[in-house]
Amino acid sequence: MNRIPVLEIFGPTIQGEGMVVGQKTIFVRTAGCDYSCSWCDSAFTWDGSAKDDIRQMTAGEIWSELKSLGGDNFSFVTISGGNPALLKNLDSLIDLLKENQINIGIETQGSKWQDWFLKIDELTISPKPPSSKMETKFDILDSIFINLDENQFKNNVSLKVVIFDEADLEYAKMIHKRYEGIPFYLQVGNDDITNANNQELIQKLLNKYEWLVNRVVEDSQLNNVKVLPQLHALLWGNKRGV
Ligand SMILES: C[S@@+](CC[C@H](N)C(=O)[O-])C[C@H]1O[C@@H](n2cnc3c(N)ncnc32)[C@H](O)[C@@H]1O
Ligand SMILES: Nc1nc2[nH]cc(C(=O)O)c2c(=O)[nH]1
Ligand code: SF4
Ligand SMILES: [Mg+2]
Repeated sequence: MNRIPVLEIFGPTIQGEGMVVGQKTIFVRTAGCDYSCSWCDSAFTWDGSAKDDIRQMTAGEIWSELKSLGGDNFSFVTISGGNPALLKNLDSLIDLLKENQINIGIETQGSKWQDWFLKIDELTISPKPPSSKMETKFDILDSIFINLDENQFKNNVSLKVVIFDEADLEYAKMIHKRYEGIPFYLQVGNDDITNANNQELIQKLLNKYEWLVNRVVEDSQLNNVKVLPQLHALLWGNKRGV
């Protein structure tokens, strides 16, 4: 049986992050991650706390749920997680979405390659900086960009690094230099992922955004980059499923 572990399907909403920011989309969030980032805002996908909510779904069942949620009001699906790149059989869903003229975005950290990456319209690779406490496997990250290159990947790929502190900025500069020419995004880190007071959280995130913009504008190694907040956090705070 070809089943995909799904934790949530939500939307239509807007893509709040990175190169497709503002795009109307539905999200499919898969369960399971090979990382355990210290500040993960979706830790329920891998820490066991939502294990009873995981549904083993076929591509057809996922498509039915997308249609019942979105009707004719969507043409873009973003697959995030957890790490969707752990799932070789995700290509069943990708093929079905393509048959239905849906554009596809993927969020992954660059710790694993899948051949179906080549079918993705908007591929976001988000290597993890030191504050995450994760170790980047550069042999794998290098091979992902080599594979895309060797297959004349014609769709959009970008790098997105979440920034919490100066050490993360140094890491981001190193990544930007190593993968020169790949569109590069810096994203504000949310270090208050349980705060339910939206006004307080939003003010904090805006202050962090201003700090990050100021650090980037004064740095000659960060000229051709884009700096973004998590737009969904500014709209809806830490709420899940938006
Ligand atoms: C939850 S992850 C799932 C996809 C994949 N595992 C990854 O990390 O790219 C989606 C995006 O949210 C970002 N993210 C997670 N926690 C965050 C936080 N506390 N603040 C800002 N961005 C965060 C990740 O870096 C990633 O770019
Ligand atoms: N609106 C919205 N945009 C997002 N972009 C990336 C998300 C994620 O958790 O992967 C996300 C999310 O959870 N919601
Ligand atoms: S790689 Fe992504 S989903 Fe996995 S722990 Fe890190 S931020 Fe969370
Ligand atoms: Mg998120």
